[in-house]
This record gives sequence, C-alpha cells and structure tokens, in this order.
Amino acid sequence: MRYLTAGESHGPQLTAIIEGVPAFLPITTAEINNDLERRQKGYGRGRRMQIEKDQVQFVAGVRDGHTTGAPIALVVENKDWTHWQHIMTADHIDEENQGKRTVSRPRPGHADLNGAIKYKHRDMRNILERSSARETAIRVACGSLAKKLLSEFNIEVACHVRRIGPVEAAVPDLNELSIADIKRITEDSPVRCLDAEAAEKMMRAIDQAKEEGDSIGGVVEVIVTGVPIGLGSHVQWDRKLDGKIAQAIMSIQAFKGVEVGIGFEAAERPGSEVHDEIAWSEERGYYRKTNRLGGFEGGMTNGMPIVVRGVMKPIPTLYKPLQSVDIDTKEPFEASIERSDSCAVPAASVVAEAVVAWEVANAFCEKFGSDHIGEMKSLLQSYVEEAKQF
Ligand SMILES: Cc1cc2nc3c(=O)[nH]c(=O)nc-3n(C[C@H](O)[C@H](O)[C@H](O)COP(=O)(O)O)c2cc1C
Ligand SMILES: C=C(O[C@@H]1CC(C(=O)O)=C[C@@H](OP(=O)(O)O)[C@H]1O)C(=O)O
Repeated sequence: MRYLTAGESHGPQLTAIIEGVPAFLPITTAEINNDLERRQKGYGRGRRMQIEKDQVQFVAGVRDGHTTGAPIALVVENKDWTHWQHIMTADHIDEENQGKRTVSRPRPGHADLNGAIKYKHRDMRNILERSSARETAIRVACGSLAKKLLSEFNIEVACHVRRIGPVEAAVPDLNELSIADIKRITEDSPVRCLDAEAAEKMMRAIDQAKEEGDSIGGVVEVIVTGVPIGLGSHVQWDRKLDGKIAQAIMSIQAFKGVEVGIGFEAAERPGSEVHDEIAWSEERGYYRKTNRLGGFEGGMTNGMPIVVRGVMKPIPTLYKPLQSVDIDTKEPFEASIERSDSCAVPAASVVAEAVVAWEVANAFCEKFGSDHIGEMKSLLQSYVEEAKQF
C-alpha cells in the first residue's frame, strides 16, 4: 500500500490518494471521523481547533460500505478556508503590489526560512501552508483505514502520552493493561495519559508554558498487539519494519527522535538484561518471556507487542518570540503571533498511532497479499498454525 497527501493548511481541503488497500474491507466515514476527532482534542491546543470539525469524505474506491480494491481518495475540508480565501488566492508573488500580505519573518524551529530559500519564495506563506501539521489530519484518516484493516486480523493499535515537558507518567505495566483498557483510559484523559496523577501535573505544565508565552513538548508511545511473527524483513535495509516505523514517526511535524522497546536504555544495560528469552508452549507457540526489544529482531516482528516511542519538540511558534531576521529588511525582529498551539503532544500521539498503523498494515499486506480480505485471512491462519509448530 502507499499513499500521498496534498493540501495547504488554509486551503480548501486536504486530500489523500491511497493505493493497494484490499477489496472487501468494511469501512464507514464514522469510524474515520472518530479518529479525526481524537486528533483534534487534547489539552493545550490553540483556537484553530475550535474552528475545524474534521470529517472525512470518500470520493473514490469505497462502495456500499466496502473498499473495492481500486485507489481510494479521501477528502477532509478546512473550515478555516472561508476566512483565508482572500489571502490564499490573492497574488502574493507580484512584488509591486503594495497591498499584499506576505510573510517575511521566519520563525525559528519552523520550515519557513529553509523552505523559502530552497524554493525561492519571498512570501513564506508558500512554505508554511504545506509544512503545517494541518496535514496530519489527512494522515490520521489514512491511518484509521489501516487500523481498520489490521482489526480484521485482530491486530490492535493504541497510543498514550508518556511525558509532557518535565512531567513523566509512571511506566505502564503492559501485561496488566489490554489495548481496550489503554483506549478507554486515554479517551477520558485530556492529555491522553494512563497515569491520572501525572496527567494533572502535565496540564499544569501546559498552563504554565502558555502563561509564559512558551511552548512545551513531550513523548508519545504507540503499542500494537496481535502482530504475527515475520512482518518486515532482514534481507534488505529498506525492508526492515522497525526502520520504516522510525521514518514514519520522524516524518511527523516536530518529532525529533524514536525509540523501540527500551530504546536508548539498551546502551546502559548488559546483554542479559536486554535480550528477550525465547519460550514455547502448545497454546502460544514461540514467545518471549519479556519484551524489552519492543517486538523486533532483525527488522522483523517477533510476535510480541510492538512498542515504539517518539519525542516531540516544543511548538516553534512562540508568543514569547525568539530573535529572527526579516528577509525583506534584513533587520532583526521579535514576531507578533496571531494564534498557535502551546502543546500538541496529545494530538500528536494520535498521529503517531496512525503512521505506525499504516506501516504495520503495509507490511502485513506485503506478507499476506493485498487483493482480498478473505484470502488474506486464510493465508494468515495457515501461517500462524505453521509458525506455532515450527
Ligand atoms: C499536531 C501538531 C500540531 C502542531 N501545531 C503547531 C502550531 O500550532 N504552531 C507551530 O508553530 N507548530 C506546530 N506544530 C509543529 C510544526 O508543524 C513543525 O515544528 C514544523 O512543521 C517544522 O517541522 P519540524 O519541527 O519537524 O522540523 C505542530 C505539530 C503537530 C504534530
Ligand atoms: C490546523 C492544525 O494545526 C495547526 C498546525 C500548525 C503548524 O504550524 O504546524 C499551526 C496551527 O495552525 P494555525 O496557524 O492555522 O492556527 C495549528 O492549528 C491541525 O492540527 O489541524
């Protein structure tokens, strides 16, 4: 499977074209809208989220509540477009036009200056419109479809927030929590955190950052259960599924790092406290006694839950602005801000869930075919039986 997205933050709509989704996957707009709503919620978001009410439309590839196997086209409209229509359609390229409203003041930490120099745009709106994380709405729609595909094979995906600024949540015991528990608890938490005490502190940390005109980042975790052994492959660098997942997480706006399993902690521990011992039982087949490696060895899934974390830097648009240089005057300035999120970590956890689901679903289709859901189910069943007795 593959997908591409198009669309500007303040343009009329976001669009995705998805290729390679098997036929006869049951799917409704309501299921995708639920994930779109989850992405919009979250403590610390700015005024834009009060304007948007993200809803998906299927414009191709879905008929009578099922995928047909043809390319799928998805659309999410930007409600804010009506307010920005003039700015988005006016001629901002004409430098003689004194009435134009161009962006000449790059924000440190955003794509503005690099993109402007690279694409030779004197109006940096042409960069910020596309670099904006508004695009994550349509990626969540694609990921939602991927989650639906995985759920047909009892593979479930969930996310939660591990850290916001200085506040770290207690490490969850994943042996004690089902995916349903994680979903239920995080849905009730404004910061999508499993640790209620930490969640309160996280909200106060967001309040404080906001009061100080600052922004704040954090760490999100994605968990995938029910994964068969052998998704991804060791045979070629670009077929390793942990590598693909890392790239997908890093592609989310403002993400700066990825960890799988115990991640960076592996550097501090001896091998005997990192590698997961192998066991076998009639009921489970091969399994691991622990899951410190987060479900991966050799770029392939090992049947244990996938556990992956990503770190999001603080939002670059600050009410307490950092020093920058106006590209028209070359004078230093301190920007004035119209609106911005002060923390988008809870929203970003939903995006991380979506992009991980996509990569796992894609690897699943590579292994079990991607023409017809029923055909894939038969293949999976015989593979799982064989793997148990292997
Ligand atoms: C869900 C989400 C919401 C975001 N909201 C904002 C925002 O309101 N203001 C802002 O300056 N950056 C925001 N960002 C981050 C920028 O889009 C990002 O920092 C920018 O595109 C530059 O890319 P980079 O940080 O990956 O280098 C958000 C990111 C995510 C994932
Ligand atoms: C629109 C979304 O996020 C936006 C991401 C974003 C950025 O610079 O990345 C900047 C803000 O946009 P605006 O300047 O219009 O307020 C956020 O609201 C969204 O998540 O749907």
